[in-house]
Amino acid sequence: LQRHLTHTTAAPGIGEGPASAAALATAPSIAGQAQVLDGRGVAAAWQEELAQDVQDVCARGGRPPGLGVVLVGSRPDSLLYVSRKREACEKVGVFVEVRQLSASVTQRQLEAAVTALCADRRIDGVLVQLPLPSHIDEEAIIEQFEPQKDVDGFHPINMGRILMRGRAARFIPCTALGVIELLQRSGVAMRGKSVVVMGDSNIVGMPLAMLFRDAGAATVTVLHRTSYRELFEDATSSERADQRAAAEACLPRLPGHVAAHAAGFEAGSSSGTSGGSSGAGSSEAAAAAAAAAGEGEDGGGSHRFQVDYSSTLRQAYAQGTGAAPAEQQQQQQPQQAGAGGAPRRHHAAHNTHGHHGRPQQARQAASQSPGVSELPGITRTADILVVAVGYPHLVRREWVKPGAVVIDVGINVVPRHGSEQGPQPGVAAQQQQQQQQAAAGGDAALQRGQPPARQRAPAVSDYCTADGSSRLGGWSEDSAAQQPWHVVGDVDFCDVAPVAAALTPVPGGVGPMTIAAVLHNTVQAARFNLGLEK
Ligand SMILES: Nc1nc2c(c(=O)[nH]1)N[C@@H](CN(C=O)c1ccc(C(=O)N[C@@H](CCC(=O)O)C(=O)O)cc1)CN2
Repeated sequence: LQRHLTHTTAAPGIGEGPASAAALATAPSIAGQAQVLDGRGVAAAWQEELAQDVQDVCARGGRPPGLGVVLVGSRPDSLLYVSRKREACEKVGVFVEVRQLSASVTQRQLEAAVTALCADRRIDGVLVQLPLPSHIDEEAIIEQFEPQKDVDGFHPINMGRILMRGRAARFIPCTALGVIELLQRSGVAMRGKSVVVMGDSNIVGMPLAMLFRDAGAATVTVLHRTSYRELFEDATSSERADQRAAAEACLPRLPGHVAAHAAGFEAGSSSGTSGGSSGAGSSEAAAAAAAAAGEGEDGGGSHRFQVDYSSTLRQAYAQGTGAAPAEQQQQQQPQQAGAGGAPRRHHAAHNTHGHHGRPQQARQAASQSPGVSELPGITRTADILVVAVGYPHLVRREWVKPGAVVIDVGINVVPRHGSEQGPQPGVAAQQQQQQQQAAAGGDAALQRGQPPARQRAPAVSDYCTADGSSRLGGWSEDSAAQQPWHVVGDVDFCDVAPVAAALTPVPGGVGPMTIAAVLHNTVQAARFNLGLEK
């Protein structure tokens, strides 16, 4: 792990005495409120260092590091992430080649594309953007990679090295590496801590568990997906049909160029077989809509455009109006006082995820389910809690030990308060594109209402009002706040902030770190390939 961590100074840990001096100098804090772990800012600093590393590789190896990306289909989320990877590469001077293939690509065609990129002498690392359509055998694709080019670190050889204490992993999966790097750079001590990781995925939960072990955590608890499966289980098939219909109804409102534009693809510009752009109503756009409903060619797995949270919880959200009875909250969380020492009232009227009121009923519904009701008892043992479940605003303050550090890996697209419209993943992607442009300083109008970008680290008050509601159009949302949909994490940031020592926002937390980690792994791959290992 040390080999991969680029920031290993032993700063005083957050949650154990004085917080990191650097962090305190840059992050204005409200008494009793958490430090915001600013993934965007930290990733930007990391990328600057990586740009230096790229220069070094160029100077010593005679060519820049190269990344090959295979993108299958036109899922708006995948288009967006590939676009971010491409832009990050271009920014730091990494050569990047993106091959976009049709959603109907065969296994053999996809394998051929991976093989071709692996054989390209300009390319040191290759990745296939996930998820893949359900007709593709994802495992076979991953296993077909040359391990030394597997910059995602998903190949069993690379995964196995992470598992085995003392073996140096060649590549660490990017989200997991991004999380650890964010903690390190923010001065969060891991040694001796109790860590709970919600989510057992190959790409996040399991590698992270091993990385926390390597970082000296005293205990690492991984919550298996079956412990929260019920959250995703009770949508009836007719509800799924409704979701699908709602998603399909969005198609005419999805400008055909949006998804392609989001990734910077022009029709015919990519070297893949589909030519990149897909029009509204095309099979790929339909697939994206089906995916939004949790069905179709991308399979029924949970992902960010899937609006399939359980009917119980959705009903509760929809009806929810009440604050939790104070005595019940006190019983549930006797020591979890709000900022002023009094039990904090749950905000009833306003929240960012588009449901009226907030979810006392939702919590009750979840609590009635055996399994989920037991989770807060486990998550409250964590000094560091990582949530990678894919369920919007699941984790609230009663799940969090006071003074804990909370890392939110979830990315969920949910309706805004009052929005009647169905899911519009293209709009979400477009919104992110606008945010990127604004962050890059490209459009002054888009920056209106934002605090001066990057002049100071974000604080909780940038995201939440004094009464604990989310700020629409706040730090992370900028001018796209008018969109009927927005991105939230698995953690209810404003509810948790008063009890946590530090936490990540969504967007702007782990996501940007994932992108920086791709660059890190690509530079590493170039060093290996060119014999420049440090
Ligand atoms: N081959 C891979 N596929 C996928 C990976 C991966 O590591 N390798 N991870 C995710 C997607 N992903 C990178 O690929 C990724 C996800 C999210 C973000 C991000 O910056 N998110 C934003 C907010 C969300 C948004 O803008 O829509 C943020 O958190 O600020 C970057 C990369 C699955 N597939």
